Amino acid sequence: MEEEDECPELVPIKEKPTGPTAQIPVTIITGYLGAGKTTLLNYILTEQHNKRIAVILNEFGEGSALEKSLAVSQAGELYEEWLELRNGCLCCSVKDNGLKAIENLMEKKGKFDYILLETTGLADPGAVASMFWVDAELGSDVYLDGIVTVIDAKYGMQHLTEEKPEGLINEAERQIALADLTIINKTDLVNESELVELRDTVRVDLSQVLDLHSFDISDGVRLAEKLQLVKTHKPHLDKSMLTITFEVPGSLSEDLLNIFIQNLLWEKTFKNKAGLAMTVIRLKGILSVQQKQKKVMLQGVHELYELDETPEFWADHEPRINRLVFIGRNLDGEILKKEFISAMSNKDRVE
Ligand SMILES: Nc1nc2c(ncn2[C@@H]2O[C@H](COP(=O)(O)OP(=O)(O)OP(=O)(O)O)[C@@H](O)[C@H]2O)c(=O)[nH]1
Ligand SMILES: [Zn+2]
Repeated sequence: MEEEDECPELVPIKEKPTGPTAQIPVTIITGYLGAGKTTLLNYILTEQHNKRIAVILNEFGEGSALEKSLAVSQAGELYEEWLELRNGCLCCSVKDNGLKAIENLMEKKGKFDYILLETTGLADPGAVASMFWVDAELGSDVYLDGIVTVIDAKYGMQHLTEEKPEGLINEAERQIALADLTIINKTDLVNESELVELRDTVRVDLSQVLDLHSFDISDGVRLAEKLQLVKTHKPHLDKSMLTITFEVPGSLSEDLLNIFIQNLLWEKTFKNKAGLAMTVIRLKGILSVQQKQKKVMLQGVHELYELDETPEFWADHEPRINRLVFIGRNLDGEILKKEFISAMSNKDRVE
């Protein structure tokens, strides 16, 4: 993770060109960890058969290879191309490489009708947005069409009200404040009154920037005004949030796997070296479960998790392996890996 000291200066945007030389719209899809961004992406991709849509994922931490395989296995071959923008802080990384990478992609693959950019769950979309802005001045092929924020109906409130250490922004709040459109997802997991409460809270949040909409001239100007709000550039990466990834060869029984996950997410029995309980906010994995011919995908958000068989078979001579990503607090990769390996136990291990 990088320190961020050089962030883009804001410059006014030019008018959007129209006609044959029209730029390609980019929609930023943001939202907290596990809110449902990828689910929304997949939905759009399956619904929009007649458009060429490029998808860009901003990866958080080192989990990129895994993220990639997870997303591919969800969406099959729908994705036009993959582009990895490594680094948790888009503000510092994408500014320099992001647009170049998009332009290279277009050179290689021809023009797209649309670009969807999924940010990490901890991204400040203002920083991502300003990247397109700076480049508009330089005459880029792409322009920012809007920011869509996905909100987790079950955990959104918790994310919004979380007290952050002095000086740090609340990512969930920033994501909502900067949204052109908010989508409350996972409404199946809450009751009507919880939904109403969340909806009201989100509205209050949006109203803090509502006056900006009133002097609309173009989207660009509105965005300019919005970005003024985020210009004061506080350190926005919460350093207590850690990403751990590891791989362990072999297969494990479904029962032992469930016990491991429940100890981690429900019982919180795993502690770091300082004796603090590990708290996982987001958990993903591609796993090798005994007696299963297909790869199993693990998805966890706070204490909810699911294990689903993917359509992908383990090939004949493919080594069986488990790949996991954990995002949360007080995490210790060494200890987690050790716990996972011991959960497999010798007799359950297949090399
Ligand atoms: N019950 C329920 N679960 C959902 C819904 N939408 C998504 N999920 C689940 O929520 C989990 C996270 O979904 P993703 O789409 O991967 O979330 P994301 O925001 O892309 O996650 P990150 O990129 O890791 O921050 C998955 O297990 C989904 O199946 C929904 O409407 N209802
Ligand atoms: Zn995602």
